[in-house]
Amino acid sequence: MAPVAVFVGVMGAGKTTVGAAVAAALGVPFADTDSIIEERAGKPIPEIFVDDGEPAFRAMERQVVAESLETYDGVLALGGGAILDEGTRKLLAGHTVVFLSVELTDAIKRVGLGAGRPLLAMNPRATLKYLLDQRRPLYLEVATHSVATDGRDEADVAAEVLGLLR
Ligand SMILES: Nc1ncnc2c1ncn2[C@@H]1O[C@H](COP(=O)(O)OP(=O)(O)OP(=O)(O)O)[C@@H](O)[C@H]1O
Ligand SMILES: O=C(O)C1=C[C@@H](O)[C@@H](O)[C@H](O)C1
Ligand SMILES: [Mg+2]
Repeated sequence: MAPVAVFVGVMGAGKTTVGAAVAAALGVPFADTDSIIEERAGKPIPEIFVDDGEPAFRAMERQVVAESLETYDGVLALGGGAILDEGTRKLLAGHTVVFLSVELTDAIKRVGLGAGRPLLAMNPRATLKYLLDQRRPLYLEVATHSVATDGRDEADVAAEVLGLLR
């Protein structure tokens, strides 16, 4: 068993909205590793970052990704920073991984002031620029498909992904 598709990309790329739309069109379930981690930890992600720290969060994330890749056959969205962890990147080998890319202008519009996104708590614009530059090569490393989302609506992006998966 393996996910039909795994979505990666920075915060605001559309992993949750496009992933859910693709799952609905395919008639399969959708899951988001961020939500699984929150359920398991019994608290929201910003609280995990504050209480336990980012390294503990990344380890939990790696564990949830490993289990989901083995047991889940719907569409799976990963957290925006999951690909920072080398172990998580290795787990993705052999899976269908869709990188939704977005550049700074559109990413900022979508995440606004970064509510609920602990890494954007201070100076969202500069932080997001840093994250995009740091992560672009890592998303490309794990991706089997890349879809640019700038200036496009969610339905349009979902339609392109469905075409790639066919
Ligand atoms: N192609 C798009 N065009 C315009 N708005 C979009 C597009 N994709 C997503 N959005 C909007 O941007 C916001 C963020 O999208 P979404 O939550 O799906 O991103 P994400 O990649 O899951 O982010 P995170 O990593 O923070 O969970 C939502 O309000 C969503 O409606
Ligand atoms: O980009 C990131 O590093 C993160 C993105 C979110 O999906 C969450 O996984 C968390 O807020 C960290
Ligand atoms: Mg999301």
